[in-house]
Amino acid sequence: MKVAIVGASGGIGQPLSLLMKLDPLVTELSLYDVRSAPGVAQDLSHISTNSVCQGFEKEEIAKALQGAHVVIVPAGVPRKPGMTRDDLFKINASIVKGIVTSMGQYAPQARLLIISNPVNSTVPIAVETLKSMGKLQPGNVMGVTTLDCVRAETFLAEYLGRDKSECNKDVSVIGGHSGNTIVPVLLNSTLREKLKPYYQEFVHRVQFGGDEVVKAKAGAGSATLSMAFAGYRFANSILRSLSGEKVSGVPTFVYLSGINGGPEVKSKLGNVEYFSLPVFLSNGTVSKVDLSILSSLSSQEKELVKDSVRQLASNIEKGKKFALGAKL
Ligand SMILES: NC(=O)c1ccc[n+]([C@@H]2O[C@H](COP(=O)([O-])OP(=O)(O)OC[C@H]3O[C@@H](n4cnc5c(N)ncnc54)[C@H](O)[C@@H]3O)[C@@H](O)[C@H]2O)c1
Ligand SMILES: O=C(O)C[C@H](O)C(=O)O
Repeated sequence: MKVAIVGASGGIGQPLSLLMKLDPLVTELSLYDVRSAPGVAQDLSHISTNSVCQGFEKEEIAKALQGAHVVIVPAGVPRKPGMTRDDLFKINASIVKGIVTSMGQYAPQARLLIISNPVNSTVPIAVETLKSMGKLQPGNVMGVTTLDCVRAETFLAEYLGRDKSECNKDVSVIGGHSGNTIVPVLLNSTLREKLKPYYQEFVHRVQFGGDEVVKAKAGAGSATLSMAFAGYRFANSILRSLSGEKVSGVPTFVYLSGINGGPEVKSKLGNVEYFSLPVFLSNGTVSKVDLSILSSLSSQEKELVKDSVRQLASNIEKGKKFALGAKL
């Protein structure tokens, strides 16, 4: 399978490209960036895994994207201390719109995995851009929220002294990808009791884990290595699904109304158009959103969901308006 990474020379792009080069499901790895991608690709091409790796830059995006099954987008600027993800909108909205327009032209069939922030707005930008080109397949557009899951698993394991590799069965994360829009959900009621003394702290760390990294990097960017791990984990789910495996339970930020919106979503989440929920994948595409997680929320989690839905509405609207031509 051909995987293209757009923004491949960056802090996330390089380690993510390395992990994709190691994945036996990838036969062709295509790296694009406005700068330096041919060098990164040359370096990776000496690794003795069977995939072919090529790099493209500047005006070569068509060659990079053509025939891609999966396009992963970590292009754009990262935060500095004191900034919110929404502060990145001014620069990243145009970058994402440009890349998605190229994708609509050269790889409209590809699964699009968006890492660029603010995810709560960049995914609506991608959906509206493809819609306006007549190229939208709603299940193909996915915002990557896996880092929130990875953090929730890590922090939960640390609070409870459990095995980190087992914690993906204990916790999931739904909602959006910024501050209070991020909602960790415990999947096992006995864990709720055990976590009680640390619950507020746990929720805060999951919601603001990105800020911990931005602060520690002190102006040198945001999470890159943990994001590359998370991006790889999510992309690998898509590749496994594309190769015929049944994959489900993987959360991603999607265009609900385009997939299985309708009365059940409305009764549980109101009118919110986008939300991260565990999904069912079929042939690498979101075939259905799994709403069952919303039926067993604790009262605290229900409150967190209400807050998330409230805040997401303006992030989504901002992305939609921009895609439809509003000035920045
Ligand atoms: N979804 C998440 O969980 C998550 C996690 C971490 C970071 N991020 C976001 O990912 C983005 C990238 O972060 P980073 O640390 O890798 O930044 P970075 O600055 O290190 O890398 C970004 C790369 O994008 C490239 N780029 C810029 N415009 C481009 C374009 N039009 N086409 C192709 N490439 C382009 C740059 O040249 C650079 O190499 C940021 O917006 C950041 O906020 C998201
Ligand atoms: O915090 C950021 O700006 C980057 C990313 O969204 C994260 O969660 O680490």
